[in-house]
Amino acid sequence: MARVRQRARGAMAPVACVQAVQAAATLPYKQGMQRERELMDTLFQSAQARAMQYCFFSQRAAGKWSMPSGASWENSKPRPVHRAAVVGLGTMGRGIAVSLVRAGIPVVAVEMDAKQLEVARQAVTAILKRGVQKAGQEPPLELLRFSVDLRDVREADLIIEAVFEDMGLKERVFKELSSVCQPDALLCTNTSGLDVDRLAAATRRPELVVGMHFFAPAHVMKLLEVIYGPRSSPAAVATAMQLGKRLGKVSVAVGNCPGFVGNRMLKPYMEQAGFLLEEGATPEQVDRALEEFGFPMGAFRMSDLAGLDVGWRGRKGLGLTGPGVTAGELPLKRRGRRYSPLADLLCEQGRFGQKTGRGWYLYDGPGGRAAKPDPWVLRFLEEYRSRHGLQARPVSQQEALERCLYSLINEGFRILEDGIAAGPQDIDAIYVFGYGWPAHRGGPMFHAAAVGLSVILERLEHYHRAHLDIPQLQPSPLLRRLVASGSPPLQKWREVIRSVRSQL
Ligand SMILES: CCCCCCC/C=C/C(=O)SCCNC(=O)CCNC(=O)[C@H](O)C(C)(C)COP(=O)(O)OP(=O)(O)OC[C@H]1O[C@@H](n2cnc3c(N)ncnc32)[C@H](O)[C@@H]1OP(=O)(O)O
Repeated sequence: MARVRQRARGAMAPVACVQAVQAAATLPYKQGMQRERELMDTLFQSAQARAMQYCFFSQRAAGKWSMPSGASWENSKPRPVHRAAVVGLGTMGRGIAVSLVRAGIPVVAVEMDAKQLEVARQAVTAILKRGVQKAGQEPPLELLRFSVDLRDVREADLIIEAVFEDMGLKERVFKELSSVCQPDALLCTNTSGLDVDRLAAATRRPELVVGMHFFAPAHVMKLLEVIYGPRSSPAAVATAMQLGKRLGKVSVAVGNCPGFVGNRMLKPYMEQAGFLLEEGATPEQVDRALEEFGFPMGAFRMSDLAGLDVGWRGRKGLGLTGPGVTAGELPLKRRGRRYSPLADLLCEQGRFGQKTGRGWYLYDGPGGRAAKPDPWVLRFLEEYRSRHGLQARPVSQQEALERCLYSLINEGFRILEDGIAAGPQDIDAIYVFGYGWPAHRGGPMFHAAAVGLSVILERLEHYHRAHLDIPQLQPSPLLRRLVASGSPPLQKWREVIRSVRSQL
Protein backbone atom coordinates (compact mmCIF):
# COMPACT_ATOMS: atom_id res chain seq x y z
CA MET A 1 0.00 0.00 0.00
CA ALA A 2 2.83 2.42 0.89
CA ARG A 3 4.34 1.82 -2.54
CA VAL A 4 0.98 2.42 -4.20
CA ARG A 5 0.57 5.70 -2.29
CA GLN A 6 4.11 6.75 -3.20
CA ARG A 7 3.43 6.07 -6.86
CA ALA A 8 0.18 7.99 -6.62
CA ARG A 9 2.10 11.08 -5.55
CA GLY A 10 4.39 10.81 -8.63
CA ALA A 11 3.47 13.20 -11.47
CA MET A 12 3.15 10.40 -14.02
CA ALA A 13 0.76 8.18 -12.07
CA PRO A 14 -2.70 7.98 -13.62
CA VAL A 15 -4.88 8.75 -10.61
CA ALA A 16 -7.85 6.60 -11.58
CA CYS A 17 -5.57 3.60 -12.07
CA VAL A 18 -3.90 4.09 -8.68
CA GLN A 19 -7.26 4.47 -6.99
CA ALA A 20 -8.38 1.21 -8.56
CA VAL A 21 -5.24 -0.54 -7.32
CA GLN A 22 -5.76 0.93 -3.86
CA ALA A 23 -9.39 -0.15 -3.82
CA ALA A 24 -8.44 -3.67 -4.89
CA ALA A 25 -5.78 -3.84 -2.18
CA THR A 26 -8.15 -2.72 0.60
CA LEU A 27 -11.10 -4.78 -0.61
CA PRO A 28 -10.10 -8.08 1.03
CA TYR A 29 -9.42 -6.21 4.28
CA LYS A 30 -12.82 -4.48 4.23
CA GLN A 31 -14.60 -7.68 3.23
CA GLY A 32 -12.77 -9.54 5.99
CA MET A 33 -13.82 -7.01 8.65
CA GLN A 34 -17.41 -7.12 7.45
CA ARG A 35 -17.50 -10.93 7.53
CA GLU A 36 -15.97 -11.02 11.02
CA ARG A 37 -18.67 -8.60 12.21
CA GLU A 38 -21.40 -10.68 10.58
CA LEU A 39 -20.17 -13.87 12.24
CA MET A 40 -19.85 -12.17 15.60
CA ASP A 41 -23.40 -10.78 15.33
CA THR A 42 -24.67 -14.30 14.72
CA LEU A 43 -22.84 -15.69 17.71
CA PHE A 44 -22.78 -12.85 20.22
CA GLN A 45 -26.26 -13.47 21.50
CA SER A 46 -26.45 -14.11 25.20
CA ALA A 47 -24.65 -17.27 26.21
CA GLN A 48 -27.85 -18.49 27.79
CA ALA A 49 -29.90 -18.00 24.63
CA ARG A 50 -27.23 -19.66 22.56
CA ALA A 51 -26.94 -22.64 24.90
CA MET A 52 -30.70 -23.15 24.86
CA GLN A 53 -30.91 -22.70 21.10
CA TYR A 54 -28.18 -25.27 20.64
CA CYS A 55 -29.85 -27.61 23.05
CA PHE A 56 -33.14 -27.51 21.10
CA PHE A 57 -31.36 -27.67 17.77
CA SER A 58 -29.32 -30.70 18.70
CA GLN A 59 -32.35 -32.54 19.94
CA ARG A 60 -34.37 -31.78 16.85
CA ALA A 61 -31.76 -32.09 14.14
CA ALA A 62 -29.30 -34.69 15.29
CA GLY A 63 -31.56 -37.06 17.11
CA LYS A 64 -28.33 -38.27 18.70
CA TRP A 65 -28.84 -37.08 22.20
CA SER A 66 -31.87 -35.97 24.08
CA MET A 67 -32.64 -32.75 25.86
CA PRO A 68 -31.13 -32.86 29.35
CA SER A 69 -34.05 -33.64 31.61
CA GLY A 70 -35.67 -30.62 33.22
CA ALA A 71 -33.85 -28.09 31.00
CA SER A 72 -35.60 -24.74 30.96
CA TRP A 73 -34.80 -21.10 30.35
CA GLU A 74 -34.57 -20.56 34.12
CA ASN A 75 -32.09 -23.34 34.85
CA SER A 76 -29.88 -22.52 31.89
CA LYS A 77 -28.58 -19.25 33.33
CA PRO A 78 -24.80 -18.95 33.25
CA ARG A 79 -23.20 -18.99 36.69
CA PRO A 80 -20.71 -16.31 37.73
CA VAL A 81 -17.05 -17.35 37.75
CA HIS A 82 -15.16 -15.72 40.63
CA ARG A 83 -12.07 -17.92 40.71
CA ALA A 84 -10.65 -20.38 38.21
CA ALA A 85 -8.01 -23.10 38.12
CA VAL A 86 -5.93 -24.40 35.23
CA VAL A 87 -4.47 -27.89 35.57
CA GLY A 88 -1.51 -28.75 33.31
CA LEU A 89 0.82 -25.96 32.21
CA GLY A 90 2.06 -27.03 28.80
CA THR A 91 1.77 -24.64 25.86
CA MET A 92 -2.04 -24.57 25.99
CA GLY A 93 -2.42 -24.38 29.78
CA ARG A 94 -0.08 -21.38 29.91
CA GLY A 95 -2.05 -19.48 27.24
CA ILE A 96 -5.35 -20.30 28.99
CA ALA A 97 -4.01 -19.01 32.33
CA VAL A 98 -2.91 -15.78 30.63
CA SER A 99 -6.37 -15.31 29.04
CA LEU A 100 -8.08 -15.77 32.41
CA VAL A 101 -5.94 -13.34 34.40
CA ARG A 102 -6.10 -10.78 31.60
CA ALA A 103 -9.89 -10.92 32.01
CA GLY A 104 -9.41 -10.14 35.72
CA ILE A 105 -10.17 -13.63 37.00
CA PRO A 106 -7.96 -14.94 39.85
CA VAL A 107 -6.32 -18.21 38.81
CA VAL A 108 -4.52 -21.03 40.53
CA ALA A 109 -2.27 -22.72 37.96
CA VAL A 110 -1.37 -26.31 38.82
CA GLU A 111 1.44 -28.41 37.41
CA MET A 112 2.48 -31.61 39.18
CA ASP A 113 6.09 -31.48 38.07
CA ALA A 114 8.06 -28.83 39.99
CA LYS A 115 10.58 -28.25 37.19
CA GLN A 116 7.82 -27.86 34.59
CA LEU A 117 6.03 -25.50 36.95
CA GLU A 118 9.07 -23.22 37.08
CA VAL A 119 9.42 -23.20 33.27
CA ALA A 120 5.70 -22.43 32.98
CA ARG A 121 5.87 -19.66 35.59
CA GLN A 122 8.61 -17.93 33.59
CA ALA A 123 6.78 -18.37 30.26
CA VAL A 124 3.46 -17.05 31.62
CA THR A 125 5.14 -14.09 33.33
CA ALA A 126 6.99 -13.24 30.11
CA ILE A 127 3.75 -13.25 28.06
CA LEU A 128 2.02 -11.05 30.64
CA LYS A 129 4.92 -8.59 30.78
CA ARG A 130 5.10 -8.44 26.98
CA GLY A 131 1.39 -7.70 26.85
CA VAL A 132 1.88 -4.88 29.32
CA GLN A 133 4.62 -3.34 27.19
CA LYS A 134 2.12 -3.32 24.30
CA ALA A 135 -0.88 -2.01 26.28
CA GLY A 136 0.95 0.07 28.90
CA GLN A 137 -0.78 -1.48 31.96
CA GLU A 138 0.49 -3.33 35.02
CA PRO A 139 0.78 -7.12 34.55
CA PRO A 140 -2.01 -8.72 36.62
CA LEU A 141 0.50 -11.02 38.36
CA GLU A 142 -1.19 -10.76 41.75
CA LEU A 143 -4.16 -12.67 40.26
CA LEU A 144 -2.00 -15.68 39.51
CA ARG A 145 -0.89 -18.37 41.95
CA PHE A 146 1.20 -21.39 40.96
CA SER A 147 1.00 -24.72 42.74
CA VAL A 148 2.15 -28.33 42.53
CA ASP A 149 -0.77 -29.50 44.69
CA LEU A 150 -3.99 -30.50 42.92
CA ARG A 151 -5.96 -29.88 46.11
CA ASP A 152 -5.43 -26.15 45.55
CA VAL A 153 -8.23 -26.21 42.97
CA ARG A 154 -10.74 -26.43 45.83
CA GLU A 155 -11.40 -22.67 45.86
CA ALA A 156 -12.17 -22.47 42.15
CA ASP A 157 -15.69 -22.46 40.78
CA LEU A 158 -14.43 -23.39 37.31
CA ILE A 159 -11.52 -25.69 36.53
CA ILE A 160 -9.92 -26.10 33.12
CA GLU A 161 -7.91 -29.28 32.70
CA ALA A 162 -5.19 -28.92 30.03
CA VAL A 163 -2.96 -31.97 30.50
CA PHE A 164 -1.55 -34.06 27.62
CA GLU A 165 -3.95 -35.41 24.99
CA ASP A 166 -4.17 -38.86 26.57
CA MET A 167 -7.55 -40.27 27.56
CA GLY A 168 -6.21 -42.43 30.40
CA LEU A 169 -4.35 -39.48 31.92
CA LYS A 170 -7.30 -37.13 31.53
CA GLU A 171 -9.66 -39.68 33.11
CA ARG A 172 -7.36 -40.03 36.11
CA VAL A 173 -7.12 -36.24 36.50
CA PHE A 174 -10.91 -35.84 36.22
CA LYS A 175 -11.51 -38.52 38.82
CA GLU A 176 -9.12 -36.83 41.20
CA LEU A 177 -10.47 -33.37 40.46
CA SER A 178 -14.02 -34.43 41.20
CA SER A 179 -12.96 -35.66 44.63
CA VAL A 180 -11.12 -32.46 45.64
CA CYS A 181 -13.10 -29.61 44.04
CA GLN A 182 -16.22 -27.83 45.29
CA PRO A 183 -19.37 -29.93 44.75
CA ASP A 184 -20.80 -27.46 42.21
CA ALA A 185 -17.56 -26.49 40.45
CA LEU A 186 -17.63 -26.69 36.64
CA LEU A 187 -15.12 -29.18 35.24
CA CYS A 188 -13.87 -28.26 31.77
CA THR A 189 -11.46 -30.10 29.55
CA ASN A 190 -9.27 -28.46 26.96
CA THR A 191 -9.02 -31.33 24.52
CA SER A 192 -8.50 -31.21 20.78
CA GLY A 193 -10.96 -34.02 20.17
CA LEU A 194 -11.32 -36.61 22.95
CA ASP A 195 -14.70 -37.86 24.12
CA VAL A 196 -16.10 -35.38 26.64
CA ASP A 197 -18.79 -37.86 27.68
CA ARG A 198 -16.20 -40.43 28.69
CA LEU A 199 -14.47 -37.83 30.85
CA ALA A 200 -17.81 -36.85 32.37
CA ALA A 201 -18.33 -40.50 33.30
CA ALA A 202 -15.11 -40.43 35.32
CA THR A 203 -16.62 -37.84 37.69
CA ARG A 204 -19.42 -37.77 40.23
CA ARG A 205 -21.08 -34.84 38.44
CA PRO A 206 -21.34 -35.47 34.68
CA GLU A 207 -23.81 -32.60 34.24
CA LEU A 208 -21.09 -30.14 35.26
CA VAL A 209 -18.57 -31.37 32.68
CA VAL A 210 -18.10 -29.52 29.37
CA GLY A 211 -15.34 -29.22 26.82
CA MET A 212 -13.59 -25.86 26.42
CA HIS A 213 -11.37 -26.15 23.38
CA PHE A 214 -8.84 -23.31 23.00
CA PHE A 215 -6.65 -22.78 19.93
CA ALA A 216 -2.92 -22.20 19.78
CA PRO A 217 -1.65 -19.66 20.71
CA ALA A 218 -4.41 -19.80 23.36
CA HIS A 219 -3.96 -16.23 24.60
CA VAL A 220 -4.16 -14.90 21.02
CA MET A 221 -6.70 -16.93 18.99
CA LYS A 222 -10.24 -15.64 19.44
CA LEU A 223 -12.10 -18.94 19.19
CA LEU A 224 -13.48 -21.06 21.97
CA GLU A 225 -15.27 -24.30 21.00
CA VAL A 226 -17.63 -25.23 23.84
CA ILE A 227 -18.40 -28.92 23.67
CA TYR A 228 -21.88 -29.85 24.72
CA GLY A 229 -21.52 -33.34 26.12
CA PRO A 230 -24.63 -35.55 26.08
CA ARG A 231 -24.93 -35.10 29.83
CA SER A 232 -23.79 -31.46 30.15
CA SER A 233 -26.43 -29.22 31.72
CA PRO A 234 -27.49 -26.11 29.74
CA ALA A 235 -26.27 -23.99 32.69
CA ALA A 236 -22.81 -25.54 32.45
CA VAL A 237 -22.68 -24.86 28.70
CA ALA A 238 -23.99 -21.32 29.17
CA THR A 239 -21.35 -20.68 31.87
CA ALA A 240 -18.55 -21.86 29.60
CA MET A 241 -19.86 -19.73 26.74
CA GLN A 242 -20.26 -16.68 28.95
CA LEU A 243 -16.71 -17.16 30.21
CA GLY A 244 -15.45 -17.29 26.63
CA LYS A 245 -17.15 -13.96 26.00
CA ARG A 246 -15.52 -12.50 29.12
CA LEU A 247 -12.13 -13.66 27.81
CA GLY A 248 -12.82 -11.67 24.63
CA LYS A 249 -13.34 -14.82 22.59
CA VAL A 250 -16.02 -15.99 20.21
CA SER A 251 -17.71 -19.00 21.82
CA VAL A 252 -19.29 -21.59 19.55
CA ALA A 253 -21.24 -24.49 21.04
CA VAL A 254 -20.65 -27.79 19.23
CA GLY A 255 -21.54 -31.43 19.71
CA ASN A 256 -19.33 -34.19 21.04
CA CYS A 257 -17.63 -36.29 18.35
CA PRO A 258 -13.95 -37.06 17.60
CA GLY A 259 -12.30 -33.70 16.78
CA PHE A 260 -15.59 -31.80 17.42
CA VAL A 261 -15.95 -29.34 14.50
CA GLY A 262 -12.58 -27.65 14.00
CA ASN A 263 -10.25 -30.63 14.25
CA ARG A 264 -12.70 -33.04 12.65
CA MET A 265 -12.48 -30.83 9.54
CA LEU A 266 -8.75 -30.33 10.01
CA LYS A 267 -8.13 -34.07 9.85
CA PRO A 268 -8.90 -34.57 6.12
CA TYR A 269 -7.12 -31.27 5.38
CA MET A 270 -3.94 -32.43 7.14
CA GLU A 271 -4.26 -35.87 5.58
CA GLN A 272 -4.37 -34.39 2.08
CA ALA A 273 -1.34 -32.24 2.92
CA GLY A 274 0.54 -35.41 3.96
CA PHE A 275 -0.53 -37.33 0.82
CA LEU A 276 0.70 -34.43 -1.35
CA LEU A 277 4.14 -34.81 0.23
CA GLU A 278 4.12 -38.51 -0.62
CA GLU A 279 3.18 -37.65 -4.21
CA GLY A 280 6.06 -35.20 -4.69
CA ALA A 281 5.29 -31.84 -3.01
CA THR A 282 7.39 -30.24 -0.27
CA PRO A 283 5.98 -28.69 2.93
CA GLU A 284 6.96 -25.23 1.63
CA GLN A 285 5.02 -25.77 -1.64
CA VAL A 286 1.84 -26.84 0.13
CA ASP A 287 2.15 -24.04 2.69
CA ARG A 288 2.78 -21.47 -0.05
CA ALA A 289 -0.46 -22.46 -1.82
CA LEU A 290 -2.43 -22.09 1.41
CA GLU A 291 -0.72 -18.87 2.46
CA GLU A 292 -1.33 -17.32 -0.96
CA PHE A 293 -4.99 -18.21 -0.51
CA GLY A 294 -4.82 -16.09 2.65
CA PHE A 295 -4.06 -18.33 5.66
CA PRO A 296 -1.49 -16.74 7.99
CA MET A 297 0.17 -20.17 8.19
CA GLY A 298 0.01 -23.16 5.85
CA ALA A 299 -0.90 -26.63 7.14
CA PHE A 300 2.67 -27.56 8.11
CA ARG A 301 3.66 -24.29 9.78
CA MET A 302 0.40 -24.37 11.71
CA SER A 303 1.01 -27.97 12.71
CA ASP A 304 4.48 -27.01 14.00
CA LEU A 305 2.87 -24.23 16.04
CA ALA A 306 0.17 -26.46 17.58
CA GLY A 307 2.63 -29.33 18.22
CA LEU A 308 2.85 -32.49 16.12
CA ASP A 309 2.66 -34.57 19.28
CA VAL A 310 -0.98 -33.57 19.86
CA GLY A 311 -2.22 -35.38 16.74
CA TRP A 312 0.26 -38.22 17.30
CA ARG A 313 -1.12 -38.94 20.77
CA GLY A 314 -4.63 -38.84 19.29
CA ARG A 315 -3.73 -41.31 16.52
CA LYS A 316 -2.03 -43.60 19.06
CA GLY A 317 -5.18 -43.49 21.18
CA LEU A 318 -7.22 -44.52 18.13
CA GLY A 319 -4.82 -47.40 17.43
CA LEU A 320 -3.75 -45.88 14.08
CA THR A 321 -0.08 -45.80 15.02
CA GLY A 322 2.16 -47.24 17.70
CA PRO A 323 4.02 -50.49 18.27
CA GLY A 324 2.65 -53.45 16.32
CA VAL A 325 -0.11 -51.49 14.58
CA THR A 326 1.09 -52.15 11.03
CA ALA A 327 1.12 -55.94 11.41
CA GLY A 328 -1.16 -57.46 8.76
CA GLU A 329 -1.74 -54.09 7.03
CA LEU A 330 -0.77 -53.26 3.46
CA PRO A 331 1.95 -50.58 3.34
CA LEU A 332 0.59 -47.01 3.54
CA LYS A 333 -2.88 -48.26 4.45
CA ARG A 334 -4.63 -48.39 7.80
CA ARG A 335 -8.00 -50.02 8.15
CA GLY A 336 -8.26 -50.39 4.39
CA ARG A 337 -7.78 -46.67 3.67
CA ARG A 338 -4.79 -44.69 2.53
CA TYR A 339 -2.76 -43.53 5.54
CA SER A 340 0.37 -41.42 5.58
CA PRO A 341 2.66 -42.17 8.53
CA LEU A 342 4.93 -39.18 7.76
CA ALA A 343 3.84 -37.11 10.77
CA ASP A 344 4.20 -40.18 13.04
CA LEU A 345 7.73 -40.77 11.73
CA LEU A 346 8.69 -37.16 12.51
CA CYS A 347 7.34 -37.53 16.05
CA GLU A 348 9.32 -40.76 16.51
CA GLN A 349 12.39 -38.60 15.79
CA GLY A 350 11.36 -36.20 18.57
CA ARG A 351 10.36 -33.55 16.01
CA PHE A 352 7.25 -32.00 17.64
CA GLY A 353 7.45 -28.60 15.92
CA GLN A 354 8.23 -25.19 17.45
CA LYS A 355 8.42 -26.58 20.99
CA THR A 356 11.37 -28.86 20.14
CA GLY A 357 12.89 -26.52 17.55
CA ARG A 358 12.28 -29.05 14.74
CA GLY A 359 9.20 -30.36 12.98
CA TRP A 360 8.22 -29.89 9.35
CA TYR A 361 10.60 -26.93 9.50
CA LEU A 362 13.70 -25.98 11.42
CA TYR A 363 13.62 -23.27 14.16
CA ASP A 364 16.28 -21.41 16.12
CA GLY A 365 16.06 -23.86 19.01
CA PRO A 366 13.08 -24.96 21.15
CA GLY A 367 10.37 -22.29 21.23
CA GLY A 368 11.70 -20.61 18.08
CA ARG A 369 9.13 -19.20 15.67
CA ALA A 370 10.85 -18.38 12.40
CA ALA A 371 10.31 -21.43 10.19
CA LYS A 372 13.22 -22.31 7.89
CA PRO A 373 13.05 -25.08 5.27
CA ASP A 374 14.96 -28.07 6.60
CA PRO A 375 17.18 -30.04 4.18
CA TRP A 376 16.79 -33.01 6.57
CA VAL A 377 13.04 -33.09 5.83
CA LEU A 378 13.62 -33.06 2.07
CA ARG A 379 16.08 -35.97 2.36
CA PHE A 380 13.68 -37.80 4.66
CA LEU A 381 10.85 -37.40 2.10
CA GLU A 382 13.04 -38.63 -0.76
CA GLU A 383 14.16 -41.70 1.22
CA TYR A 384 10.58 -42.39 2.26
CA ARG A 385 9.31 -42.22 -1.34
CA SER A 386 12.06 -44.49 -2.62
CA ARG A 387 11.50 -46.98 0.24
CA HIS A 388 7.84 -47.26 -0.74
CA GLY A 389 8.37 -47.10 -4.53
CA LEU A 390 6.52 -43.77 -4.82
CA GLN A 391 7.31 -41.75 -7.93
CA ALA A 392 7.52 -38.00 -7.18
CA ARG A 393 5.49 -35.87 -9.61
CA PRO A 394 4.98 -32.12 -9.88
CA VAL A 395 1.99 -31.07 -7.76
CA SER A 396 0.31 -27.87 -8.95
CA GLN A 397 -0.68 -25.08 -6.58
CA GLN A 398 -4.30 -25.54 -7.69
CA GLU A 399 -4.29 -29.24 -6.82
CA ALA A 400 -2.69 -28.61 -3.42
CA LEU A 401 -5.26 -25.95 -2.61
CA GLU A 402 -8.30 -27.82 -3.89
CA ARG A 403 -7.48 -31.14 -2.25
CA CYS A 404 -6.78 -29.55 1.14
CA LEU A 405 -9.67 -27.09 1.15
CA TYR A 406 -12.37 -29.15 -0.51
CA SER A 407 -11.80 -32.21 1.67
CA LEU A 408 -12.11 -29.92 4.73
CA ILE A 409 -15.32 -28.38 3.34
CA ASN A 410 -16.67 -31.85 2.51
CA GLU A 411 -16.30 -32.83 6.18
CA GLY A 412 -18.13 -29.60 7.09
CA PHE A 413 -21.18 -30.90 5.20
CA ARG A 414 -20.99 -34.20 7.07
CA ILE A 415 -20.83 -32.28 10.35
CA LEU A 416 -23.97 -30.34 9.43
CA GLU A 417 -25.80 -33.54 8.61
CA ASP A 418 -24.71 -35.13 11.87
CA GLY A 419 -26.02 -32.10 13.78
CA ILE A 420 -22.61 -31.44 15.37
CA ALA A 421 -22.64 -27.75 14.38
CA ALA A 422 -25.80 -25.67 14.62
CA GLY A 423 -25.32 -24.17 11.15
CA PRO A 424 -22.81 -23.20 8.46
CA GLN A 425 -22.11 -19.85 10.16
CA ASP A 426 -20.91 -21.69 13.27
CA ILE A 427 -18.42 -23.62 11.14
CA ASP A 428 -17.29 -20.42 9.41
CA ALA A 429 -16.77 -18.68 12.76
CA ILE A 430 -14.72 -21.62 14.00
CA TYR A 431 -12.41 -21.44 11.00
CA VAL A 432 -12.11 -17.63 10.81
CA PHE A 433 -11.44 -17.15 14.54
CA GLY A 434 -9.65 -20.41 15.34
CA TYR A 435 -7.53 -21.36 12.34
CA GLY A 436 -6.90 -18.06 10.55
CA TRP A 437 -9.18 -18.87 7.60
CA PRO A 438 -8.96 -15.59 5.61
CA ALA A 439 -11.99 -13.60 6.81
CA HIS A 440 -12.52 -11.94 3.43
CA ARG A 441 -13.17 -15.42 2.04
CA GLY A 442 -15.95 -15.78 4.57
CA GLY A 443 -15.15 -19.15 6.14
CA PRO A 444 -15.15 -22.62 4.53
CA MET A 445 -18.90 -23.02 4.03
CA PHE A 446 -19.33 -19.44 2.78
CA HIS A 447 -16.40 -20.06 0.43
CA ALA A 448 -18.03 -23.25 -0.85
CA ALA A 449 -21.19 -21.31 -1.67
CA ALA A 450 -19.15 -18.52 -3.31
CA VAL A 451 -17.14 -20.93 -5.47
CA GLY A 452 -20.33 -22.80 -6.34
CA LEU A 453 -21.45 -26.05 -4.74
CA SER A 454 -21.57 -27.76 -8.10
CA VAL A 455 -17.91 -26.82 -8.70
CA ILE A 456 -16.88 -28.24 -5.32
CA LEU A 457 -18.84 -31.41 -6.08
CA GLU A 458 -17.24 -31.79 -9.50
CA ARG A 459 -13.69 -31.25 -8.13
CA LEU A 460 -14.23 -33.73 -5.30
CA GLU A 461 -15.55 -36.31 -7.75
CA HIS A 462 -12.51 -35.70 -9.96
CA TYR A 463 -10.02 -36.18 -7.08
CA HIS A 464 -11.92 -39.14 -5.66
CA ARG A 465 -11.82 -40.92 -9.03
CA ALA A 466 -8.02 -40.47 -8.98
CA HIS A 467 -7.71 -41.64 -5.33
CA LEU A 468 -10.36 -44.26 -4.66
CA ASP A 469 -8.57 -45.27 -1.45
CA ILE A 470 -9.28 -41.84 0.14
CA PRO A 471 -12.96 -41.94 1.20
CA GLN A 472 -12.73 -38.38 2.56
CA LEU A 473 -12.66 -37.16 -1.05
CA GLN A 474 -15.98 -38.83 -1.78
CA PRO A 475 -18.59 -36.04 -1.90
CA SER A 476 -20.84 -36.06 1.15
CA PRO A 477 -24.54 -36.88 0.68
CA LEU A 478 -25.56 -33.40 1.88
CA LEU A 479 -23.38 -31.68 -0.72
CA ARG A 480 -24.98 -33.84 -3.41
CA ARG A 481 -28.49 -33.06 -2.15
CA LEU A 482 -27.78 -29.33 -1.97
CA VAL A 483 -26.55 -29.34 -5.57
CA ALA A 484 -29.56 -31.43 -6.61
CA SER A 485 -31.87 -28.89 -4.96
CA GLY A 486 -30.37 -26.02 -6.96
CA SER A 487 -27.54 -24.91 -4.61
CA PRO A 488 -29.66 -22.74 -2.28
CA PRO A 489 -27.95 -19.88 -0.39
CA LEU A 490 -26.20 -20.67 2.89
CA GLN A 491 -29.11 -19.39 5.00
CA LYS A 492 -31.43 -21.98 3.44
CA TRP A 493 -29.20 -25.02 3.93
CA ARG A 494 -30.90 -25.90 7.17
CA GLU A 495 -34.17 -26.48 5.33
CA VAL A 496 -32.43 -29.05 3.15
CA ILE A 497 -30.78 -30.65 6.17
CA ARG A 498 -34.15 -30.83 7.90
CA SER A 499 -35.89 -32.32 4.92
CA VAL A 500 -33.06 -34.83 4.57
CA ARG A 501 -33.52 -35.82 8.21
CA SER A 502 -37.28 -36.02 7.98
CA GLN A 503 -36.89 -38.61 5.26
CA LEU A 504 -34.77 -40.86 7.43
C1 LIG B 1 -5.40 -33.72 12.47
C2 LIG B 1 -6.30 -33.92 13.60
C3 LIG B 1 -6.16 -33.00 14.76
C4 LIG B 1 -4.78 -32.77 15.21
C5 LIG B 1 -4.76 -31.94 16.42
C6 LIG B 1 -4.30 -30.59 16.13
C7 LIG B 1 -4.58 -29.72 17.31
C8 LIG B 1 -4.53 -28.34 16.89
C9 LIG B 1 -4.88 -27.38 17.70
C10 LIG B 1 -4.76 -26.00 17.29
O1 LIG B 1 -4.74 -25.13 18.09
S1 LIG B 1 -4.59 -25.72 15.64
C11 LIG B 1 -3.82 -24.14 15.56
C12 LIG B 1 -4.79 -23.12 15.33
N1 LIG B 1 -4.02 -21.88 15.19
C13 LIG B 1 -3.74 -21.33 14.02
O2 LIG B 1 -4.14 -21.82 12.99
C14 LIG B 1 -2.89 -20.10 14.06
C15 LIG B 1 -2.74 -19.50 12.72
N2 LIG B 1 -1.81 -18.35 12.83
C16 LIG B 1 -2.23 -17.12 13.11
O3 LIG B 1 -3.40 -16.86 13.28
C17 LIG B 1 -1.17 -16.07 13.18
O4 LIG B 1 -0.07 -16.49 12.48
C18 LIG B 1 -0.72 -15.75 14.66
C19 LIG B 1 -0.15 -16.97 15.36
C20 LIG B 1 -1.91 -15.21 15.45
C21 LIG B 1 0.36 -14.67 14.59
O5 LIG B 1 -0.16 -13.57 13.93
P1 LIG B 1 0.81 -12.35 13.54
O6 LIG B 1 1.86 -12.81 12.62
O7 LIG B 1 -0.05 -11.22 13.09
O8 LIG B 1 1.54 -12.14 14.86
P2 LIG B 1 1.96 -11.00 15.79
O9 LIG B 1 1.06 -9.81 15.73
O10 LIG B 1 3.40 -10.81 15.54
O11 LIG B 1 1.76 -11.72 17.20
C22 LIG B 1 0.49 -11.88 17.81
C23 LIG B 1 0.70 -12.78 19.01
O12 LIG B 1 0.93 -14.11 18.56
C24 LIG B 1 2.19 -14.60 19.08
N3 LIG B 1 2.78 -15.41 18.04
C25 LIG B 1 3.11 -15.02 16.80
N4 LIG B 1 3.64 -16.02 16.13
C26 LIG B 1 3.69 -17.08 16.97
C27 LIG B 1 4.15 -18.39 16.84
N5 LIG B 1 4.68 -18.83 15.73
N6 LIG B 1 4.04 -19.21 17.91
C28 LIG B 1 3.50 -18.79 19.06
N7 LIG B 1 3.01 -17.53 19.24
C29 LIG B 1 3.12 -16.70 18.20
C30 LIG B 1 2.99 -13.33 19.33
O13 LIG B 1 3.96 -13.55 20.31
C31 LIG B 1 1.93 -12.39 19.83
O14 LIG B 1 1.63 -12.74 21.17
P3 LIG B 1 1.98 -11.72 22.34
O15 LIG B 1 3.36 -11.26 22.09
O16 LIG B 1 0.93 -10.64 22.18
O17 LIG B 1 1.84 -12.47 23.60
